Amino acid sequence: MGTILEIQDARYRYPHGPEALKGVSIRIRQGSKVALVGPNGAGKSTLFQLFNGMIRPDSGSVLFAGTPIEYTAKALRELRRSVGLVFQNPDIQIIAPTVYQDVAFGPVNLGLARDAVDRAVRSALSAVGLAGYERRPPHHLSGGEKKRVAIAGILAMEPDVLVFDEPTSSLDPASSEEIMDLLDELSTGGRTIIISTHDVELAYRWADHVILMEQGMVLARGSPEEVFSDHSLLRAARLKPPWILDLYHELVARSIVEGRAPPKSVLEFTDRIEQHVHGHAPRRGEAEAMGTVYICNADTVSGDELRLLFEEGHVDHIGAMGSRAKEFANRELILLDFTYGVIDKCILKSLIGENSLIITSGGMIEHVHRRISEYSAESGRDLAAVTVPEAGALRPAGRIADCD
Ligand SMILES: Nc1ncnc2c1ncn2[C@@H]1O[C@H](COP(=O)(O)OP(=O)(O)OP(=O)(O)O)[C@@H](O)[C@H]1O
Repeated sequence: MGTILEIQDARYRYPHGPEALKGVSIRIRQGSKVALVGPNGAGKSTLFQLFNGMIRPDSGSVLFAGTPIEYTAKALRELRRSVGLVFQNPDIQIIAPTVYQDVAFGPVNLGLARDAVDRAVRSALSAVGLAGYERRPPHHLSGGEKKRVAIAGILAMEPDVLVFDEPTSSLDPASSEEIMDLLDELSTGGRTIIISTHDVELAYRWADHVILMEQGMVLARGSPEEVFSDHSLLRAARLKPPWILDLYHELVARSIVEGRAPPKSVLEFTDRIEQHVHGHAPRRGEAEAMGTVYICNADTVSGDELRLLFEEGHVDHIGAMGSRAKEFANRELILLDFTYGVIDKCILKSLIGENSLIITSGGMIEHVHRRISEYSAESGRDLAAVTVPEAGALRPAGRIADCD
């Protein structure tokens, strides 16, 4: 994939303020998930404002799709169709008297017809879990709800690049996970997603590229494993390593796990420990008593079909990925066990012989199958992923083999 956004040696000083960017150069690949981390005042929000031309560097350049940004009103309007920026503080972004009008602001300004505006607003509100809030005044909403309104306002314009300044700040843990799931969904759909965050755990497991900033400069960039393994850099940036890496380095130091590439997730970590305990990776056919991951399409399955599945005792855990799936579960009063990191959590359950159901939709169905077959190939285990409802797809309940 090519470079979608590029900053070349940008410097920026606020009027009567500090030099917030001191020669920053970065490249963002199209379709990537990038986390910008760094302490307070590092320059993250300032850098974000360069991305959609809200501020202009004193020197250096900003390129979108290989072309330097022009700072005319027309060119900036075009740019902001492609690069949507969600501010850290939603109060800056929310301007209209009702949620509907606020989210409609962008599409109306793009000149969309009334029907198209309506579709864009409803789909964006449903994506952030705010369907039904259309008539509410945004200023009477909670901080987290306002944040979702601000995100919906950007989603409604369907930009290629979405830039989120601290997307999970002021959200409770469940809402944070839902927003991260939404970002994953957008990324699976091909968008480029850039976030800033102080949450190293989130950045480590979510991002495929991390940029570490401090005092208006880029200190490091690379994979999350590379950037977060450098303790002295993290100390310089007043950040702590993610707990999973901390634990991994301790276990390597005591020769409890092998010091190969650090694990990204609980699933990878437990596999590594298991390999160490057994002295080898599990061989195909050895892994008895594995559970099945059932996958269903929220757009075509009915609540009754799923209830039958539950009544027959096929499913021990239920997860939903993506906004349409969560809406479906909500509508059908299906209680969800997993709403984020769903695939890994279901694989972990399979490994202890329990069955899970993943409710999802669209391109995510293919994504789930791919991830599970990749895991099967990498781990040497025959993990079953079955789309339901499908004739003969369900195996009898209580089928787990006896173990010696
Ligand atoms: N509007 C402004 N006027 C003057 N100085 C500003 C302004 N906005 C930010 N700054 C200064 O620019 C520097 C970089 O700030 P910025 O908000 O980009 O950092 P940040 O990494 O986003 O921080 P945080 O994590 O706290 O949000 C800081 O020294 C800050 O005080």
